[in-house]
Amino acid sequence: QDPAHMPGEEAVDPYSVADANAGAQPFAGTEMFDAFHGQAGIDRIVDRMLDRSAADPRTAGIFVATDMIRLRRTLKEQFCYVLGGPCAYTGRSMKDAHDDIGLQPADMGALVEHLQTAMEEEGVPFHTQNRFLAKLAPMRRDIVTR
Ligand code: HEM
Repeated sequence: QDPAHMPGEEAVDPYSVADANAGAQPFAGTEMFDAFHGQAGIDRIVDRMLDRSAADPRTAGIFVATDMIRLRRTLKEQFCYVLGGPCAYTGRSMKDAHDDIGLQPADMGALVEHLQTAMEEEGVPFHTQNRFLAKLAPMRRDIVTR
């Protein structure tokens, strides 16, 4: 099932919806979610991270054929869920989402750079940025396949 999709999203192959697909246990409490300025702050961070990644010559080609409407929605859900916000994650697992793309370590480095810039622009404190990056780090083994 593919619930909650937005107008303009392409269909994807069926999969089981579960928060566990987000790939990390959420932070307890709302301290992290609040430090990211709630859903509005997360939305700005995800949009800026993706805009920069799609414009970056190092990674632009990867996003050309991507359904960016779905990617923005599912990333916003994932970040909200992991940061302890009131969200469910309805996207695919990190393995299912990335295993056909053949991502390399440098691709991951470029995306994390843009995430750091976006968090900095949002005014997320440095130690809070790093707590979040540390939470995402173990997903690397399911994302970087080359
Ligand atoms: C910690 C790092 C990352 C996280 C948390 C993450 C998260 C996600 C999420 C939530 C989805 C959507 C799943 C769905 O559609 O159901 C996704 C898909 C995708 N990601 Fe990532 N991602 C990461 C790293 C990367 C990197 C480094 C790249 C490339 C530079 C990338 C490129 C893509 C692409 C192209 C898709 C769409 C795949 C498709 O539609 O078939 N991701 N990612």
